Amino acid sequence: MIYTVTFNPSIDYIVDVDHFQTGMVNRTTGEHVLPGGKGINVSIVLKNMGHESRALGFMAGFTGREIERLLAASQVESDFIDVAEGMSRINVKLRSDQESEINGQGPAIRASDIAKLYDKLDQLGEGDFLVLAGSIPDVMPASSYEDIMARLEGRGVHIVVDATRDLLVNVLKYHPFLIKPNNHELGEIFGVSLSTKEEVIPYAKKLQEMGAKNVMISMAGDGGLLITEDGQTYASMPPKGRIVNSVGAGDSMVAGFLTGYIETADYENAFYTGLCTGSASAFSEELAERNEVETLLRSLGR
Ligand SMILES: Nc1ncnc2c1ncn2[C@@H]1O[C@H](COP(=O)(O)OP(=O)(O)OP(=O)(O)O)[C@@H](O)[C@H]1O
Ligand SMILES: O=P(O)(O)OC[C@@]1(O)O[C@H](CO)[C@@H](O)[C@@H]1O
Repeated sequence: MIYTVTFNPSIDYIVDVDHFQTGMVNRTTGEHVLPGGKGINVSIVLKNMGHESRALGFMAGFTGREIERLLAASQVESDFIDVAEGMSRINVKLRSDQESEINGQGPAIRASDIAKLYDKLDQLGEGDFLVLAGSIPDVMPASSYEDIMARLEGRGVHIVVDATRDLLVNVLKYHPFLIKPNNHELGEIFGVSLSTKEEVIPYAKKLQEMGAKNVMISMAGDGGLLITEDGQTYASMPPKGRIVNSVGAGDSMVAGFLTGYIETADYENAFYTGLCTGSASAFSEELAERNEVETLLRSLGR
């Protein structure tokens, strides 16, 4: 079974504003409400690709209930812990001349809520996949990803981590199955700026030397690359298309990778499926659908 953890799920409120101006009343020309949070996006795309998963994490209030409702409507299984105070956040994604995002803080999470999540994670075992994705809210220990990985060590769970800076570096000693920073996040870790694949590869290899089994780096419109545990490097530009909504492209890439890996146990296939799933999401209003991914794979001769 595949499990995803989203500590801080969201309602993503995506608004289009023509020529947004600060300090003025702006009116939207389009609005979309979607369930969000990185692990949740992975679960939705897995479903679209034909794979069941269970979305875990914390929710609260009317927004939390709406997230659960939206997931159920998409037939995505969820098992969130309902925390007593506050409300799940609403993240505003503003599409105008530039794309801007305002991500909320989320509800208070108590130690007893975290203990309930650990009880659920204790059920995982050999052959399960666990995706830990997104920021850790301030109300939780910054070591939460590390703590989960330490607890599950030696149980044969394939753990995928999509996180930034110290959160990512600190889990490497537990040998995650896959990590997926983008090239900017990779550069931040080492205090350098990385734009080309030639620049990225040596730093991606450093993360592997530090413990990650497989390292996939996303590079938005420049595609991405994968360094595998068996010493292969795959790199590609993305398929061609028109950008519509890039929110969740990275999460989709993770879901696409897992789909390819689970279906074929072949890293090259997993990489290209991940790449095209990221692009399929970026090229559509909502997250990628399988037929869109397959069309893009064919356009790359795959
Ligand atoms: N402009 C684009 N054109 C084509 N494909 C894209 C574009 N932007 C994203 N993608 C696809 O999606 C993948 C992931 O994108 P990106 O590198 O932006 O991830 P990310 O930074 O984790 O994104 P996010 O945090 O928004 O989910 C890319 O590797 C690429 O395959
Ligand atoms: O605040 P975080 O947890 O870092 O990111 C949350 C978020 O921006 O990530 C997803 C896209 O990847 C969105 O659905 C969601 O709003």
